[in-house]
Amino acid sequence: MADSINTRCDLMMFGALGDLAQRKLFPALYQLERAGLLHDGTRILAIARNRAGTGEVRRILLEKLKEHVKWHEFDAGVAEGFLQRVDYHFLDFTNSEGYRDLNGWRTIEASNLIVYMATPPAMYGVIARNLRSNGCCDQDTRVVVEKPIGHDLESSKVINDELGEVYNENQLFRIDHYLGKETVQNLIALRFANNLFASQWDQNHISHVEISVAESVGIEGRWGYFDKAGQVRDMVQNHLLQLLCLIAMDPPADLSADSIRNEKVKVLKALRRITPHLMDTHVVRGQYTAGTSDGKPVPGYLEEEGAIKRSKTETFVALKAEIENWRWSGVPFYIRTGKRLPEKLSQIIIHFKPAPHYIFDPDQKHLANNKLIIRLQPDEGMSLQILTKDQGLDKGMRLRQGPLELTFSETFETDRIPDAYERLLWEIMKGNQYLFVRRDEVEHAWQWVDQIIRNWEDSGEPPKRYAAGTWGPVASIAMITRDGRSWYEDA
Ligand SMILES: NC(=O)C1=CN([C@@H]2O[C@H](COP(=O)(O)OP(=O)(O)OC[C@H]3O[C@@H](n4cnc5c(N)ncnc54)[C@H](OP(=O)(O)O)[C@@H]3O)[C@@H](O)[C@H]2O)C=CC1
Ligand SMILES: O=C1O[C@H](COP(=O)(O)O)[C@@H](O)[C@H](O)[C@H]1O
Repeated sequence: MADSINTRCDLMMFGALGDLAQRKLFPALYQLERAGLLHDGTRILAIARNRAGTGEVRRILLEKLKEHVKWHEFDAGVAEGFLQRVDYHFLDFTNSEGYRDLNGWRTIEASNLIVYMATPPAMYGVIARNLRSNGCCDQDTRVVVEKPIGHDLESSKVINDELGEVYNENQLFRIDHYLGKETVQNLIALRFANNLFASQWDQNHISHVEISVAESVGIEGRWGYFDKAGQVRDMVQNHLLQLLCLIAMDPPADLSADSIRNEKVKVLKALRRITPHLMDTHVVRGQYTAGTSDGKPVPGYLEEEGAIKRSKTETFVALKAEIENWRWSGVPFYIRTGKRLPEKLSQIIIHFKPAPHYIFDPDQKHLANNKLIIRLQPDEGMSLQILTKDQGLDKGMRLRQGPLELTFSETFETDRIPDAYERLLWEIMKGNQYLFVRRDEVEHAWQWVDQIIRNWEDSGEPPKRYAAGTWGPVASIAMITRDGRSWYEDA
């Protein structure tokens, strides 16, 4: 059943003139307007510390919409109507008195209010306390916070405690934008709507799993943030582990937020800890040097704008994760993610075990395992590699591998795939938490990556170098080759 028009809600956007709000959130809200999904009465309060009036802020937002919405999806009339919903409030988030006027702006009760904190995480507790002390929210107000929740387990607990002092867990919508991607939600449909796969999804039938999230971009002017984070905190702690959970979790009893989250947490708890003696075989970290991107020369990480020359921050990581439970015992999950790789590509490859008894040409034995390739982005879809007889009288029983192909845009004739933030904002408006991350998920994920980061810090070893435009350090190829396997692109 298609979603119907949302119930009315008001939205306060803290950090409305920041990068995330301008690049992602307002364009997503515009798309909801374009799709007719915003309730007529819904109002948006942009909150920031730029001295400006509503008219000026609407003009800024219009320019940014033109910049960030695809030209063929931009409709001046829709944008105009959308911006009429927006008011502006000047506020330093630390100034408690400045919150008083917020109640005057609200047109409906606080239980239908959404507070979006598109701000540095250090502001979450401050904003929460100030909203409470000024009576701007109640026990039903929905509160949205961005990743990263903290820098490690300890700091994430501080942030979660601060939020927890004011809000209940069922009010908190912690964003991991990968969960808003249609193809990521499709993992649930793929696994639990197709019994064909459900019965094959374990160590009896799967030899190993690859998860690759590659980006061709570098740091994009975010060196200051990124250098304190690195690829493990920026991508593995959240997006990659969420993908791993969705692939590895047991079937949830239903689609409710807690049923799904409970299963994800079980996976995180079962991850084998990567102790110092496993670092050489289970972890490779890299940092890009000068190279090429899209055929053009690009600088290395240490030569990027704002860079400090001696940084040891990783821009690439490859990991061998193991899940210690009945379903996945002995099935490694090879994970890799990095900046300045040859292309933007996120995909998951399920490698099935070969048939128990092989009767074909021994020279072709290497072909004999099926693969399910799930393309998250771009070219969204999936392909099941199966073996067939090669056609022709002269071919005997020679085998060929070929795809059963499902490309979403072609098969379903979808004209556009919504951006992750469109889905997430829409779910927040409806009050559905299943695409948002619960506190214990965040903390178990930190616990697992903290140990890896601690091991690096203790060893003092620098990251391995790789040239921009390549698939990371050669050590990441060696990591998987040692197990007699290869990354899919290298096969
Ligand atoms: N940008 C992105 O692509 C992504 C961002 N995130 C997360 O989203 C959040 C927002 O990110 P981003 O937009 O890049 O961050 P910004 O650094 O651009 O900060 C957001 C806004 O918060 C404002 N702000 C900070 N402190 C105060 C204050 N005391 N009073 C009033 N305004 C204040 C900033 O104002 P000013 O400009 O005046 O400092 C800025 O406009 C962060 O938690 C980030 O980690 C997550 C994923 C991707
Ligand atoms: O959260 C983040 O994600 C982006 C990658 O997101 P995608 O949707 O473009 O795949 C990454 O570039 C950024 O460093 C990170 O903070």
